[in-house]
Amino acid sequence: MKTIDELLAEGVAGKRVFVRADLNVPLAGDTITDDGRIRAVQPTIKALAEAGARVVVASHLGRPKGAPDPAFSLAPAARRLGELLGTEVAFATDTVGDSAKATVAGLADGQVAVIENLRFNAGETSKDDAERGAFADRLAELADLYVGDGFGAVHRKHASVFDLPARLPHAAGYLIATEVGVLEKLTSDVKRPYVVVLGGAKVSDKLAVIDELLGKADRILIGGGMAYTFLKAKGYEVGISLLQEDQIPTVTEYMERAEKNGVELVLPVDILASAEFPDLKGKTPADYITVDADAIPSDKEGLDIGPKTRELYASKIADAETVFWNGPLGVFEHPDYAGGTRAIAQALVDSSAFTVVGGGDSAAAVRTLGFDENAFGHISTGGGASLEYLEGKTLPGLAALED
Ligand SMILES: Nc1ncnc2c1ncn2[C@@H]1O[C@H](COP(=O)(O)OP(=O)(O)O)[C@@H](O)[C@H]1O
Ligand SMILES: O=C(OP(=O)(O)O)[C@H](O)COP(=O)(O)O
Repeated sequence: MKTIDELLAEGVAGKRVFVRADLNVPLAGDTITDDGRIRAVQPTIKALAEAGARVVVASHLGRPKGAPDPAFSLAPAARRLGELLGTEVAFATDTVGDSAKATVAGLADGQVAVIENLRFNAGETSKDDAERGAFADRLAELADLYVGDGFGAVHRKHASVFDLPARLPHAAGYLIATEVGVLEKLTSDVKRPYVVVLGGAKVSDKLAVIDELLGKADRILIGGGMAYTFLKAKGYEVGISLLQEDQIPTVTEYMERAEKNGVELVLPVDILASAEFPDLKGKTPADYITVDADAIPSDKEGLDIGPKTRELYASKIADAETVFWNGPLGVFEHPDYAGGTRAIAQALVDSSAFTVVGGGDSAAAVRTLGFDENAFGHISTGGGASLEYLEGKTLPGLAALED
């Protein structure tokens, strides 16, 4: 894989360089609640601009449905990028249309532009190679060189991640190099006990990862939205909690295999449950009850792990040598459901293990709950990406950067 330093040494002055970043930041309206992903790609953008490149930054944000949707505009991220760089950052209101072409054509050497959300175009995420390729062709018209630095999206076989680098001379940015360097350590010489904590809301993506982790981890602690498919598989009532019904046979097999392989697969023993999803804007106090995991009322949903589970999970982390954590344990965006996530973050900080936290929301949670980033071994910008890397999978966005 060519590094950005090699690309810089070859000379980028006057060249249009497409930087595929992951600026998928959490937003409340148009306010960015955590800018970690924008800060993480700074070194690459800065180095290219300082070397006289015309930098075209592209990213997805959220999961719009292949058409423009103002709720998912990258405009706030572009503004924040400008503040961080301390320079003006141009913004194109489309991705490959007239605005993008004019904005890129208007860049002087050393200037930076952000183009609108890649996922406003159906070709970006299409499963059809030709449709993705056609969109990649249009993206390729905007640039001379490609730098992949959106680590959080390297597990996606999307046009800007996978097809575009095949069309342009390419290199890996500083963020990807750092992320891969740290995660490599977790695949080659992992120190045991190796504990993996899994939570979050992208349940179907993450359940698949457990298959591989059952052969690698010593303990897997389950929380967040993914816990309820396991609890349901044990025959418990889960009310209106997040549930991946079609995955019940799979997780049943996971539980059996864990038992056979001597892997501790640990499930919540108590839950904070409510009849309604909390008010994340006004943050009005939530109305919830604490129940044992086998006693969730049928009209309620689980929104955080309870106090007994927090203690149990902390004890399972205390003697670990390595901990990988992806996915908040509850709806941490509301203070009444942040306790489980806070307890796990604290357990990582208190342990002497090498700790890696991965995922856009997990990293945001750690910072917004007031933890010092330096108290963790590594905070990865990618959740799904880091999990799939640890699984040993070939990630499309990394494979595409190979020479
Ligand atoms: N029990 C739950 N029910 C619904 N959503 C949950 C639950 N627990 C956590 N979440 C949500 O999961 C989201 C983060 O999930 P995900 O995107 O998978 O994590 P990451 O970005 O760290 O990989 C958060 O917005 C959080 O509110
Ligand atoms: O937020 C992201 O992943 P993550 O939640 O697994 O960290 C990335 O930006 C990828 O987004 P996607 O899961 O909508 O493809």
